[in-house]
Amino acid sequence: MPPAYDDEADYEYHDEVPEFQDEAEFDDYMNDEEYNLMSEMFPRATKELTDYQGWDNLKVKLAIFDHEFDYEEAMIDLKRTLKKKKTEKPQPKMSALERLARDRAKNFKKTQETSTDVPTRLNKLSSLQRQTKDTASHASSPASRLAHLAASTRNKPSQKYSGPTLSADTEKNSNALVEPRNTGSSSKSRMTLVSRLSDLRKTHRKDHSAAENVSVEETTKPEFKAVPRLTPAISQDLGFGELTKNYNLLHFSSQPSEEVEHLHITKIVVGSDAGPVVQDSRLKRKHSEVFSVYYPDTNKQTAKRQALNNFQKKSPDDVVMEAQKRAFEATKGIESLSLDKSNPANVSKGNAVPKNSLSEDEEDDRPFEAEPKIRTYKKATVATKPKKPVDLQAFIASKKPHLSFVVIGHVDAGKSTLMGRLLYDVGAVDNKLIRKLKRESEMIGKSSFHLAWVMDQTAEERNRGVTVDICTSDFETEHATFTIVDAPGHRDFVPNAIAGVSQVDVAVLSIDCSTDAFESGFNLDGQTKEHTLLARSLGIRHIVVAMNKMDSVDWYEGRFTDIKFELLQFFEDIGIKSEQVSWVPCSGLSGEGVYKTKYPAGQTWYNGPSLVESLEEISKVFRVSDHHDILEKPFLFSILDVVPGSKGNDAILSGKVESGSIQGGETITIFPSEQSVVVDQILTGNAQTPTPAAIRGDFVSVKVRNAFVDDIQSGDIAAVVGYDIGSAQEFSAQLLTFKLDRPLLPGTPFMFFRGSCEQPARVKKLISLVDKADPARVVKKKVKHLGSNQAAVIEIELVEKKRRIPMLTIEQNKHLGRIVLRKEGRTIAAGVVKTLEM
Ligand SMILES: Nc1nc2c(ncn2[C@@H]2O[C@H](COP(=O)(O)OP(=O)(O)OP(=O)(O)O)[C@@H](O)[C@H]2O)c(=O)[nH]1
Repeated sequence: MPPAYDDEADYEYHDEVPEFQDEAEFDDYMNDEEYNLMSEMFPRATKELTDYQGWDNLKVKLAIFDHEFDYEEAMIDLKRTLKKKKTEKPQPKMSALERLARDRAKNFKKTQETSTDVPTRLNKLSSLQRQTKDTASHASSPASRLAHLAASTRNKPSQKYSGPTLSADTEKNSNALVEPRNTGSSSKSRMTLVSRLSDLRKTHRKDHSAAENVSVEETTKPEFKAVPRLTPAISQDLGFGELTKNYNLLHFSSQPSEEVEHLHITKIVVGSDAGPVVQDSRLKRKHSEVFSVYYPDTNKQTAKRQALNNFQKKSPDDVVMEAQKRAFEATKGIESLSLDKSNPANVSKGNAVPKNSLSEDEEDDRPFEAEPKIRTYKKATVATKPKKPVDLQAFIASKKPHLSFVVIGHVDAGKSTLMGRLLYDVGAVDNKLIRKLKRESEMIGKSSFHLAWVMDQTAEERNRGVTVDICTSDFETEHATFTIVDAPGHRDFVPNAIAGVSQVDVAVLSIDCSTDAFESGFNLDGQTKEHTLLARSLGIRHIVVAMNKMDSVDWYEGRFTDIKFELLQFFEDIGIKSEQVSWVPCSGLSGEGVYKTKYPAGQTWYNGPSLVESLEEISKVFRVSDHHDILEKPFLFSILDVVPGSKGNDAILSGKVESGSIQGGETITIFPSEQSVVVDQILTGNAQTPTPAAIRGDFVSVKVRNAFVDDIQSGDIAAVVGYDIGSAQEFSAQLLTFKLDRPLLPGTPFMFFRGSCEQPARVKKLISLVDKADPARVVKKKVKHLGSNQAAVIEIELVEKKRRIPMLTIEQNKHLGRIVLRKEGRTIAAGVVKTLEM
C-alpha cells in the first residue's frame, strides 16, 4: 500500500528549502513566457498594494508565481498575510475661529492635568529611573552602545526568518529578504508548482552553498566583515571596478573552493576613514556564464594576462616605445647568447628531443620581460593517416557556408552593441542573459551598454566602456555559419585590432551616423580610416558598411548618402573597389536593419538586405572561390590560444585554419618550436562540439597529444607534415606608407606586426620605390628615405632575437604573408612579405 499523503511532512520539506535570495535571482529563474507574464502583472500588483505594508517585490512575484499567474487569487492570498497601512483620519473642516477655540480648550486641559500631577515618592523614583535609562542608552560608552545595538539587532530578524537571510540592513533592502511562504494548505496543482520551485531551490542551494553557510547570527552582527578573498582582481572580474583600500566588504559570500564560481556581494561600504557610506550593490556573476558567449582569442599564458592589466600599466604604445629603446640598447646581450644542443629531461621522457634548447644557466638579459624560451624539437617527417577518413567533398557539401568577419570602426561607433544585437536577434544569446546584463549595466549607470556587454565581458571593457581584447563568437543562421571577431576601436588597442583583422576575410565597418559623430571618427585622429586601411592591407576581401545609429537621425536619407559619398571617395583612394563594398543602414540599439527587425515606417528609401542577409550572401560567393584553397592547399593553422589538456602532454590549440584541411589522427608540426603532434580531436562552435574535420576558414580548437605547451604561443603556426615554416629575422617587404610625421630611413625603429605576433624591428635597407597601382614596376632605384603615401620595397630586420616568429611570404599564404608597421602609436605602413632570408 502506498504511504498516506503527509501534508505536514511536505510542508516541513518545503520550508527547509532555501529561498530565492533576491528578486534578480527569481527573475533569472523564470522562463521567457513567465517573465513576460510577470512583467504585465507585477506593476498592477504593486499599485494595488500601495495601502499595504510588509511586502517586497520578491514576495509579490512569488505569490503571483505560486498561483500560476492567477492574478486575483494571488492578490487575495497575499493581502490576507499583509497589514493595511494606518491612514490618518481626515480632519473635519472648521473655521479659523473654531480651530482657535478648540486649541485653547486643549491647552487649558493640559495645564490642568500637569498641575494636578503631584509627584509622589514612587512617581519621582520611576521618573528618575526612566531618565537614567534614557541617558544611559544615549550617552554610554561606544562599546556598550555597540553591545546594545548588537543585542537588539540579533533579537529582531533571527525570530522572523528561517531562510538564508543575508544582510543586516535588509529593512532598507526589501529585495534581500524572503519570508517563509505558506505552502501547506494549497491545492494539488499548486503543490506541483511549489515542488518545481523547491527543486529549483535545491539546485540553487548547491550553487549558493556559501550563502547558506552564512548564518543569521553571523550576518546580523553589526560588524564590517572584510573578506580576504575579494581581491581587486576578482572585483574587476565581477565588473565592479577597481577595489581600493577604501572599500570594505560587507556580507560577501563565496563558494569555499579556491576557484570562485559564484559570488554574492550585498553591500559595499565606501570610505572607511570618513565613516561609512553604504551603497546597496547586489551583483552576482557565474564565471561559467561570463564566458559562455565568446572566446577571448589570446594566448592565456601571456597576452590574456597582459590584456587584463592594460589599464594598470602604461598604454601599449608607451610600452612599445620603451621596448624599442631597450631592444636597441640590448643588442650586445642578444648576440652573446648560445644554444644548448639537447635537453636530457626530454630524452628521458621519450618525447621529442629539443634540438636547440637554451641552456638553463644562461643569463637572460632580454629586453622583454617574461618572454618564454622557445626550444626547438625534432619534427616528424612522415605523415599519419586520419583515424576515420572523411570524404572532403561530401563534408564540404554537408556544411553550410562559413564566414568569419571582424567588426571595425571608430571608438564608440556602436560595434559591440551592434554585435550584441546581432547575436541576440539570431538567437545566439537568450533573453535571460540580456536581462541580466541590463540589470548589471543599470546598476552602474550604463544601461545603454547592456547589448555591448554581450561582447565586452572583461571588467576593464565594462568600466571604461571600450573593447580591449579581441573576442570571437560563433553563430548560425538558416543559410550560413559565422564567426565574429570583435576588435577594439580605441587607438591604444590598434595592435589587438590588427590581430583581429588578420584572421578574417570580411570586415563590418561600423559608422556612427549620429550628428557630428561620423566626422570625428573619420577625420584626423579617428580610427575609421586607420581601421579601413588596416583591413585593406591585411587582405580583407569585402567590407560591409553598417551605417549605424541611424535611429539617432530619424533615418534621414540625406545623412546616409552624405556619409556614403565621403566614404566612397576614401575607399577609392586606398584601392577598395565599389563592388567590394555593401551598405546597410541600421541601428544596433533598436535592431532595425540588423536581422529581421523591420525598419520604421519613416524609412522608405532602403529595401536592400539587412546586415545578416548581406553576410549570408557574401558567404555563398566565398564558398565557391574557397573550394580550391580547401582541397589543393596544404594545411596551415594560425594558433591564437593554447591551453594544457586534461592529461599528460595533451594541449588544446585554438585558432583558424588558413588553408587546406585537417582530420583527427593526422600529424601536424608547430612552428617555430617544430614540435610534431598528433591531432586527437577537433572541436568547433561556442559549444565546442567534435567535428570530423576542419577546413579553410574554420575557427576550431584542436586537441593534440605529446605537446610541450610552454613552447607554443599565440602567433605560432601549425602545418601539415613536410611543410616547413622558417623564422626569418630578415626579409624583404613591399609596403605602402601611411601618413608619416617623419620619413623612414635605414635604421628607423618601429613595431612589427604579423597576425597576433608583434616585435621590435627596424628598416635595414630601402630598396626601391614602386608604382602603387602596379607594384611590379620600379619607379626609383636609389632611395634615401620614404615619405607619406609611397609604395616601396624595403628590407626589414627583427630586433628581438629570442622570440622567433614563423614567417610566410604572400605567395605562400594570402593572410599570413601580410604585415603592419607601427611607430609611436600610429600605423605607419602595411604590406606583404616578398622574400625571406633564412
Ligand atoms: N542611438 C544609438 N546609440 C547607440 C547605437 N549603438 C550603440 N549606441 C550607443 O553608443 C555607445 C557606444 O556603443 P558601443 O557598442 O560600446 O561602441 P563600440 O564601438 O563597441 O565602442 P569601443 O568598443 O570602445 O570601440 C553606447 O552608449 C551605446 O548605447 C545605436 O544604434 N543607436
